[in-house]
Amino acid sequence: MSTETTLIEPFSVSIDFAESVMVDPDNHNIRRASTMSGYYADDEALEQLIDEGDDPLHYETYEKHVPEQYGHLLFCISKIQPGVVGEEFFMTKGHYHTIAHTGEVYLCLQGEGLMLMKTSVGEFRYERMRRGQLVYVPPYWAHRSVNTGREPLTMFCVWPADAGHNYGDIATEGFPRRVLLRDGREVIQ
Ligand SMILES: O=P(O)(O)OC[C@H]1O[C@H](O)[C@H](O)[C@@H](O)[C@@H]1O
Ligand SMILES: [Fe+2]
Repeated sequence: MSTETTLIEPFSVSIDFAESVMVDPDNHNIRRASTMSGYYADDEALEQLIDEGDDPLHYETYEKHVPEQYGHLLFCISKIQPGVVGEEFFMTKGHYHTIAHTGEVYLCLQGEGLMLMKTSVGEFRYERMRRGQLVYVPPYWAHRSVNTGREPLTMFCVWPADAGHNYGDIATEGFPRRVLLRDGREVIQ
């Protein structure tokens, strides 16, 4: 592991709380429904959403560039659209960090949802997110956010800049539990 940490100039960023967006990001990453192939239980429902909805926006992130090195911090605004695929609420793919012993902080700015967390040996936990709630994701826990509300779920996230993303077993095994809308109610199954 390199421990070189580049000296850069301080800077500041505006966040528009009304719109829950970063005003002048370096990266605006968009994930459309088609990038979620294989992540939901109901593949057919996802295909239908892609075809009928013209591959709609699923979630997006706004980031500033900082060196991806030990000592620096990456941060972003992450915004997940409301909706369901079949009966499963819209969610992120979820990831471990490549450097597994790194954590992350998520502060919910808007909407409501759940942060699902699991370890590589199958432990599972979740925390609720609503405006003003901060979730601490400790090192070693994979994390996936789920929008269980009717408006976008928006979060501000901070994590070590050298941590990296590891989708590992999530692409094949998913998380131990899924979050569903059944008879108008949230079910964690
Ligand atoms: O990469 P995913 O698991 O799909 O999650 C999407 C994004 O969610 C959050 O905003 C994290 O801070 C990002 O690091 C991550 O890329
Ligand atoms: Fe992360």
